[in-house]
Amino acid sequence: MAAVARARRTLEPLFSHLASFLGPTDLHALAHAYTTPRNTTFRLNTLKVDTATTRWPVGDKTSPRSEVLQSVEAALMATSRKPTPRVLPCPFSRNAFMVSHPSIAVKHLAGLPAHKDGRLHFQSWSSMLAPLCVGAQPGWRVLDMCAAPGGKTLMLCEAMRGVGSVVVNEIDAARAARLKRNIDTAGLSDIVRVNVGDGRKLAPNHPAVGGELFDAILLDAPCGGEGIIAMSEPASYKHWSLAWVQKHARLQAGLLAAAHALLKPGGVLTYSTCTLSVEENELVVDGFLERFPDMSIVNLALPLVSDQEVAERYANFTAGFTHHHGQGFPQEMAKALRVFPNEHYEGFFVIRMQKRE
Ligand SMILES: C[S@@+](CC[C@H](N)C(=O)[O-])C[C@H]1O[C@@H](n2cnc3c(N)ncnc32)[C@H](O)[C@@H]1O
Repeated sequence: MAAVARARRTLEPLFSHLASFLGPTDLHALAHAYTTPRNTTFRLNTLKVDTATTRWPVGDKTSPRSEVLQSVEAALMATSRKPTPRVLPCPFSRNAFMVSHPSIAVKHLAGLPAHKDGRLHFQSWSSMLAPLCVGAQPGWRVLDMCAAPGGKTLMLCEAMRGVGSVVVNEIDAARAARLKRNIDTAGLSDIVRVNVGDGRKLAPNHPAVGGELFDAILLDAPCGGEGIIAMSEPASYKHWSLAWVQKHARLQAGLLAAAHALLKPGGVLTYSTCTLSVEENELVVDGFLERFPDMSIVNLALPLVSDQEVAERYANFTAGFTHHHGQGFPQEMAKALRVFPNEHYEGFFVIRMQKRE
């Protein structure tokens, strides 16, 4: 409780800002999320592990999927924690999992052979949502516009079954070098081309694009990061201010405009952030749709709620807002997904749009 109160005091300007659309209960839950460690989550690389045949719980002891999960379970057993932490399934992907106890960090499992050889990737569940929502298909030409360190790029390539072409872009040279290493390690350098530069400068005639437009673009935008604040890491919140939010909103608008010019007619553009402010989410999208009337909001490619049992696991998922501060947005904005941060999820926003044929 003291930690929650301290978070509210330290982040008072942020909480006042968010109070324009979050009620007292949500604000309290948010402060709690900022002070609570998140469980370690991971996913299997479907290009390296055949996950098609087995279902949870791990019944078939001989499947490659079971082999990786059993190696995780053995490592958890070796931590001697009581009760022994377990591997839990993810409600929206059968290839994603969570360790049941938050005291188990990535460092406890990073030595696993399956991690070293790229069969298993540690990644937050929220971050997995965006590439799944793109709906990339084998043979597509895809752009990942702000890509480092590349967790989402790898998932796009997996969705494409390694067939097609992917251009990834990143402005920060050091982060781009890490992105390139991750692509090389995953054995995907044949289909992925890395460009280092400002995404706003990408245009159809840019050498990295070569005049060929894209079937799908993922803009996982630089943002204010309100969904990934951790009080234990002051770097995650020390820059926050209203000016910081507005600066990101301008950058996001510029990136979206560049993405529009790079998209084929009929192509899909997925926009995501790990922040909560409407200014960087619905408002940016609303401004984009007004500027480019040939774009419309479409369903996310990931069917998230298939039955009641699953629906109950998504208490922290809501639809995009259709109005804010008296301003109405298109009704289709409700097709966006907002993820509220908690001990399992980072805060996240994702929406998918399509260009008219
Ligand atoms: C949210 S992170 C991307 C995370 C990445 N999609 C992943 O899943 O690993 C946003 C990235 O955008 C980069 N960035 C910031 N401004 C940019 C710009 N103008 N053009 C391209 N990339 C930019 C940042 O350096 C950062 O790596």
